[in-house]
Amino acid sequence: MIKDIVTKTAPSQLVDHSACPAPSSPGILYEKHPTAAEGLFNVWVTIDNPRQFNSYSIDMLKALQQAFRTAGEARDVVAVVLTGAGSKAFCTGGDAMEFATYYAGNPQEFRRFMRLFDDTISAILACDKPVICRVNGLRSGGGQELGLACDLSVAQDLAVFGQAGPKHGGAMVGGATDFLPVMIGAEEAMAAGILCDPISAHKARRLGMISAVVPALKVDSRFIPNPSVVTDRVVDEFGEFILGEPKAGGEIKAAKEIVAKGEIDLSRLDAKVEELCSKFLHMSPEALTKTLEELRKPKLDAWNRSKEGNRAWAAINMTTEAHAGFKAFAVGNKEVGREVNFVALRQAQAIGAPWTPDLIEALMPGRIS
Ligand SMILES: CC(C)(COP(=O)(O)OP(=O)(O)OC[C@H]1O[C@@H](n2cnc3c(N)ncnc32)[C@H](O)[C@@H]1OP(=O)(O)O)[C@@H](O)C(=O)NCCC(=O)NCCSC(=O)C1=CCCCC1=O
Repeated sequence: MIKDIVTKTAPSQLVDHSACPAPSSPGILYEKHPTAAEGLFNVWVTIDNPRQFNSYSIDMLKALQQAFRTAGEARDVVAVVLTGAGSKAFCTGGDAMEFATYYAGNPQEFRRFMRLFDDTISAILACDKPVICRVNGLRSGGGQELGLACDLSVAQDLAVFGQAGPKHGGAMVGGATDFLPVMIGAEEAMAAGILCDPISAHKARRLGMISAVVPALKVDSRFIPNPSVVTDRVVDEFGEFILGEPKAGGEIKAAKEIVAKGEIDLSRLDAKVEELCSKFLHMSPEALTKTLEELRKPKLDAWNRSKEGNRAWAAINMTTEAHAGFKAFAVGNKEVGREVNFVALRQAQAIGAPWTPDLIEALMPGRIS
């Protein structure tokens, strides 16, 4: 009956409103998953570079941007799911090797990179459909920023959230400094941004960085919570929050053994994502979009206020601290570490020494200071 009515009233030819080509790049999958309703789909956008923890190349950023524009514009799409391939990492940001070899010392080129990255964040925030981040694993660096731009995040409970930030000579100005204060409050955002400690999925849920966490580890065919963090108590005997804090000592050794003998099963994560998508299916589409637009405002306002200045700063920083930071990641390894000798840098600056190629070389991990 409804079908008869709408086939009579729908335009015989639809106008194509797409402003960019459909996404196509190795490393980005764009898939339409059928919903329970005929002719309607959810789009899954998958960052597919698991060998490098789903870091993204320039072409992948372009395709990501196109994916959100295409899915946002598509009449038959209900919701968009952004995820990473596999179960190790959601995304760890830009290709750190490319940063070290191409962008380090080349600020005008990095400004170009940042335009692409920033426009990808803006494309998520402008998507006319709800965007769910399916956090299948580690979400850090620019990956954390892509995730924070999404409307909702649901994580498997072994996932870790992090920000390389000042530990790698950068500042988290690709969105995290804008989004985190409005999402989790100024104090927690400050702690996350300047301490650079990894945050467990349970802690992220407690802070309000994500809206659901589900188990993923199966031992003897049964789901168990992440054994590496506290999940059975919210506070310790002194009233301090411990839910989601890492275990230590013998407990962590035992936890690692449990993880090693278990298997990862993301079916609960998928079920959670499906549950959210099917809620959207049963809502008024335009009212849902309007609600998204309104509730995105705090993030969007903060983002639009600072993104251009941050882009310029990030470019210039590629001549100094990020230059050294990414080079250190590239030349370092597990033995000597992958970080700059920050103390030597501070000592150099304490006597007013300028940045030179020799100084950068001397700051690399493993060099005798
Ligand atoms: C913490 C790590 C992500 C993971 O550490 P660990 O578990 O010890 O594994 P690794 O042996 O280090 O990594 C496994 C292999 O994956 C490669 N890898 C991981 N992440 C990246 C990446 N982002 N780019 C390139 N390659 C990556 C790693 O080299 C290993 O490969 P191999 O061939 O050696 O086996 C750790 O890897 C880490 O800290 N990675 C660096 C992540 C990083 O610095 N990301 C931030 C980039 S900056 C950024 O994203 C942006 C900031 C501003 C806005 C724009 C933007 O993009």
